[in-house]
Amino acid sequence: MKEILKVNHLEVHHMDHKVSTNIISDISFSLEKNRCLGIVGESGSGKSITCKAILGLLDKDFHIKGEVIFNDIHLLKADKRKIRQIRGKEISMILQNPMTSFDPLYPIQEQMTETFIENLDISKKEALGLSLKTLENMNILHPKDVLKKYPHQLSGGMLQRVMIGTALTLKPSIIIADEPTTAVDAINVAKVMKEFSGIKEKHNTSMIFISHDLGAVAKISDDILVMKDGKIVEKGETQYVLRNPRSEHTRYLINTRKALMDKFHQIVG
Ligand SMILES: Nc1ncnc2c1ncn2[C@@H]1O[C@H](COP(=O)(O)OP(=O)(O)OP(=O)(O)O)[C@@H](O)[C@H]1O
Repeated sequence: MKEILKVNHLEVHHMDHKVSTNIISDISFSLEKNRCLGIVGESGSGKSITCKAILGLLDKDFHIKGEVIFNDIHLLKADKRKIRQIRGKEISMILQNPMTSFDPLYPIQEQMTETFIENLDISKKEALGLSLKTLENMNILHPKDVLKKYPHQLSGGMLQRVMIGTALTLKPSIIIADEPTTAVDAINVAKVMKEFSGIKEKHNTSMIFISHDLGAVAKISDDILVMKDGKIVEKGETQYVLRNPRSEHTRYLINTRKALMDKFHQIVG
């Protein structure tokens, strides 16, 4: 199968007043075309930093070593303009908190049309039509009204679905979703997760899905990477790894999840 993204020996150090702290140690993995790679690990294990390093989103206090290759382009060596182009159109990132991804001062419509005009080189009228179509495709009710709303007038779940829809309309080769249900209320988590499952089935998109929730990663990913303390402790096909965990930490995550579910079933009855 063809690799669309390859990460070789990635290392990240954080520099603070000449004191260097190792955050990511020598990690290597690849994302196959049209597959979903789940990255799971506890808080602080280095999931977000890994993805931000790949996309050149870390500030200059972070020193990055290694290779990141997307479609034969060395991302860590590419110039800023090229990286920005790739980030907009080729690799879309869906962040933990959609509220911080939207500008509170502008209605959704303006933010969506601006994104489409910038990345798809289309007219304002076309961008407006595409914004409406995007919300319709996401089965969002009253899309015309939603477009006129400001971010604070929509729920976290709704904003996250707007963000997923916007990312999909750009038809990126890769979507990176970093804990996309963190700011979503419980009722909407299932809806947002359904959208992510749909991406795999309906779109020609490869995906990296980051979560501390092994259950969510198990549901959605084809391949899995388990992280602990900035290192990969296990990787492989999700179903295989979950049935035959080799690393003690993977076993710990599976058992913790199982204990949580048992407790839940005990309470619910
Ligand atoms: N801006 C920063 N400056 C210094 N260290 C940082 C910074 N951001 C993250 N770190 C450190 O890098 C390590 C990895 O953090 P990271 O955010 O990647 O973890 P994570 O697995 O994504 O956790 P979470 O699920 O909580 O987002 C942590 O030890 C964290 O303290």
